Amino acid sequence: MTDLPPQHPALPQPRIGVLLVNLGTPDAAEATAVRRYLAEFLSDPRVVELPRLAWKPILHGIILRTRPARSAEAYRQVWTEDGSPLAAITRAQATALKTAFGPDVLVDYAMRYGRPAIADRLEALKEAGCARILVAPLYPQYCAATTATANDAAFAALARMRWQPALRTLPPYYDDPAYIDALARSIEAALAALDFTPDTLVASFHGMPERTLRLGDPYHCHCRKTARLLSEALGRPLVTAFQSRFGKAKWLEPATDTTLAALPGQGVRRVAVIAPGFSADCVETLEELAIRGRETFLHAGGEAYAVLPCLNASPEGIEMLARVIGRELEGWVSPL
Ligand SMILES: C=CC1=C(C)c2cc3[nH]c(cc4nc(cc5[nH]c(cc1n2)c(C)c5CCC(=O)O)C(CCC(=O)O)=C4C)c(C)c3C=C
Ligand SMILES: [Fe+2]
Ligand SMILES: [Fe+2]
Repeated sequence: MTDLPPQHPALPQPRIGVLLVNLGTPDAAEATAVRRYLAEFLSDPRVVELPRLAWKPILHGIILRTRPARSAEAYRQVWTEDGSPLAAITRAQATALKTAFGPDVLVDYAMRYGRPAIADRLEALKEAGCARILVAPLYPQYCAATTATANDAAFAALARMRWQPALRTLPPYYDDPAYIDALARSIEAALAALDFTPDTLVASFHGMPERTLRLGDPYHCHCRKTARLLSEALGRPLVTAFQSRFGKAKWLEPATDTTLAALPGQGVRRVAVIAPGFSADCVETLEELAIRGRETFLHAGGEAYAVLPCLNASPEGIEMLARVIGRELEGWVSPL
């Protein structure tokens, strides 16, 4: 006699899943939703690497009391009919990739903070029969505060499963010719559509505390290499800067806002800004760069200013994602 149940559960037909992951965004452009989102985001020890005992009182006593209202105002200025731009664009990327990969590959998306949660979508892919899943954090440049924490969340979800799918993660693609080429083509097309000729092109990447560079995070080097390769592909110089400073510590320099304020004094009157580190337009590009950056530049004496779109779900962007993701599926499906 055996204790086994008389019948094992039916084995599903194994399938392949791709889970696109981006940072996350509030559910609504109002202070309560923004507070919920920021509380989750800024409690992540991968993002704020201070001892919890020191950080918790600052986060709960100061930041979550003051920042949500200010950030909600920024989100209100960029909110769309489909909700937050980051969520809408990530959804559109997943839809476009479904077409690119065909019926053998299920494509879904999740957010590291907020919804749809990584654990929920991994569970859904597993339920749909995916025995092999590629988790694809959509950050071209590796950073512990973005790539690693997205992967951590996926690994933690698998740690709770009795029957795990096999998991792969997308490596950073900051120097991949497919990425550099897609950026160059998209930027050239956007420049040609402008009603002015910029004197200078500014490449703005999201900033990080400078300390993380000394601790060995490759993020700064990845951003610099992307900028160098992109400058070579475009055949013109780029001014590289880092935006979105947060907190009191020293961040990577030069800062985008001080760079934009200084350029007119150096004789630069017409500027175009690109944000190659963002795979989707979001509050950081649409509000911080396109609204506040414009004010800073024009106030300092600049005459013409434009922020070019991120790769988003453009044909160049989707073709690039299909290539870098498709390559990681090799051995699971025949190369595309
Ligand atoms: C692309 C890479 C990103 C890195 C690196 C990064 C690091 C980082 N960010 C903060 C604090 C904030 N970031 C915020 C928004 C935000 N950040 C990224 C990307 C990176 N962040 C994106 C794509 C977005 C946009 C989200 C959206 O909903 O559109 C915010 C929220 C907005 C605000 O209140 O200003 C904060 C806060 C830290 C502290 C950090 C590294 C330590
Ligand atoms: Fe950020
Ligand atoms: Fe910002």
